[in-house]
Amino acid sequence: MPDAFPDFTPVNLLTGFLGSGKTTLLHRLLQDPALSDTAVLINEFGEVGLDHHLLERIDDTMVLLQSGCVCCTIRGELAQAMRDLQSKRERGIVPPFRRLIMESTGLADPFPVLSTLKSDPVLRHHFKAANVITTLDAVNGLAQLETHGESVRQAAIADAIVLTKTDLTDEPAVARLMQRVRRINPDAPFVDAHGDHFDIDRLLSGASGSGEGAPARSGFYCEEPVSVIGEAGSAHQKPVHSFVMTIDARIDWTAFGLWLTMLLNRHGDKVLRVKGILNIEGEDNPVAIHGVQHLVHPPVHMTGWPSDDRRSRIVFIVDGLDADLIRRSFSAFNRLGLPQPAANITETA
Ligand SMILES: Nc1nc2c(ncn2[C@@H]2O[C@H](COP(=O)(O)OP(=O)(O)OP(=O)(O)O)[C@@H](O)[C@H]2O)c(=O)[nH]1
Repeated sequence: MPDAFPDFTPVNLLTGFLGSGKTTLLHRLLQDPALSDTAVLINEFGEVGLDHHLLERIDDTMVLLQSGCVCCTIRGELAQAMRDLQSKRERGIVPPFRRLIMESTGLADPFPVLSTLKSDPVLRHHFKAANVITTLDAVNGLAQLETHGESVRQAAIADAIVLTKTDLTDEPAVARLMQRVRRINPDAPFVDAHGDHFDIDRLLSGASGSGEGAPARSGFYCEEPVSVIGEAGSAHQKPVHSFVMTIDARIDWTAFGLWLTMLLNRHGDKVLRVKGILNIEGEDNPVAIHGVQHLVHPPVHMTGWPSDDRRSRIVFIVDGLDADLIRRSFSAFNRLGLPQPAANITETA
């Protein structure tokens, strides 16, 4: 017989900087039969949310919050989404769930999210903060910690730090990253996403950090980022914004791949994140693309279109880079004899 449902549903916050592997980790966690009754709440920065499509699991216990970041602009919306989920669960409209995993945007400050959970008069009777899991990109993580205060706070609050992309770099680089993190978070265990001892239960339940059954450290002691506010990177003030490029006609993969690689080679320091689903010439199903700064990840063939919308949609999150530059560079490919269809660009807040 399955265990009884807990009185307080544990909420794991899954955080980590842009492109550090949150959705990839979430996907992996959701494959585990032990997490089959897990509700998921995803918050994305920018108008067009893609993560729920990229996860390829859509059901009533998966909620997508868009436009803004969970830590500030949509805090009310977050509380409302959780109350809705709770109310639907009580009325039997969504399947009972034993755990909630909340994936925040890569730009979220995790502290206010946790305090929302504790202070909301309804939520605090039904949910409790469990481990905060932070993904840290072994390729880009060190630079992100130096330049982005959000990244520092995400590492500081972690109960467990999952080192991602260790397969793309060497041991000394990973060791340097871990050493840097120890200055802001002295005791959160590191978990190598590619290591042999990847224990999902330990990751989520806090058995590794605070002891079995003990409340997660982050939920109780770190409501305000006081201790990390003076860290390098917190003074970072450049305008980070996102825009969406939409392309109606089908895309030539070779030309597109070349364009994206060249773009990230040239401007990767300012392109914090690019991700999209593409309608490629000669392919029935969409292809997902991911770039993080100078790094272009291999494209992924999805198993189907998430909706009737067959347009290619590419979300850019940039730091001080003009959307017009992307538009010009894209159309310049036409002039080079590498035909690309016309692209519309919608800027978001
Ligand atoms: N080689 C390698 N690639 C990884 C690893 N983890 C994630 N990736 C790739 O990195 C890219 C970004 O991963 P996501 O899981 O979408 O990252 P994210 O943190 O959810 O991104 P945002 O939500 O946009 O902030 C994808 O192409 C992943 O396949 C890893 O451990 N190794």
